[in-house]
Amino acid sequence: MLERQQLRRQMRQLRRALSPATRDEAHRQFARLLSGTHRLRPQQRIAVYFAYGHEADLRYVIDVARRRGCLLYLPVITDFRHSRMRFVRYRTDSVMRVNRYGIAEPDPRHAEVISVRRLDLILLPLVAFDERGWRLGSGAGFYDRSLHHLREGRRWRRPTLIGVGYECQRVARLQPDRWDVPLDGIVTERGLRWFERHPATL
Ligand SMILES: Nc1nc2c(c(=O)[nH]1)N(C=O)[C@@H](CNc1ccc(C(=O)N[C@@H](CCC(=O)O)C(=O)O)cc1)CN2
Ligand SMILES: Nc1ncnc2c1ncn2[C@@H]1O[C@H](COP(=O)(O)OP(=O)(O)OP(=O)(O)O)[C@@H](O)[C@H]1O
Repeated sequence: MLERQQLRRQMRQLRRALSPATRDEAHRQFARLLSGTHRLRPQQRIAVYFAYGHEADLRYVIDVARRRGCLLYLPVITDFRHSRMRFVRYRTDSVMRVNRYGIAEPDPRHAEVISVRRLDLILLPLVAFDERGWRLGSGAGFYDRSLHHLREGRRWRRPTLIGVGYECQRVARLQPDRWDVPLDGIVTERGLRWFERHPATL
């Protein structure tokens, strides 16, 4: 646990050290790489996020997804104390509010709240990731909690989970916790890499 905290701090530091130009080029690269997967098709339901701090930024991905007619969703904190979030439809004219981290989110009282299983693709921010598709996130467990139920029962078909981060956030091996949900893929400025969904990990 302490190790995870330390690693999180270290990886955030590495991320912060990237130059604005490197960062921007990486953000454009995410859009190019994801465009090439045929995942950004009309009517696909895709959960994105608004970059917080120095998180890998999806602005160009959001631009492409919009142009292609994808339906976009953003995470919205619904219960801060218990680290609960839901995914809410996001349009250019959405009524927005700001959560306690200062991240803009669509107001769930004015927009469609969708269940995780109806999403086709979720793009998740990474603090660190390993060769097998395990991830370290913000540390509050919001994504883990909202995706945990996918591990119950048979393998899920939807949604596909793709982590987004910079190459410098790669580590050799993360020790997954009981509640961690393995990623289907990871996109960095170097490329998009897919993982097998290994039965033993589900
Ligand atoms: N862009 C984005 N939106 C998101 C998430 C996310 O990880 N990224 N979330 C998914 O979880 C939820 C917000 N979760 C968060 C959980 C913890 C911290 C946090 O601990 N921040 C610290 C330190 C940050 C730092 O070191 O830079 C802080 O604000 O003090 C922030 C957001 C919902 N929206
Ligand atoms: N499904 C769950 N059930 C119970 N507790 C959970 C669950 N998921 C996460 N947690 C709790 O949340 C805390 C943070 O989890 P973890 O360190 O895996 O977060 P993370 O993956 O970095 O964050 P996130 O999922 O928000 O990106 C853990 O200490 C754990 O107590």
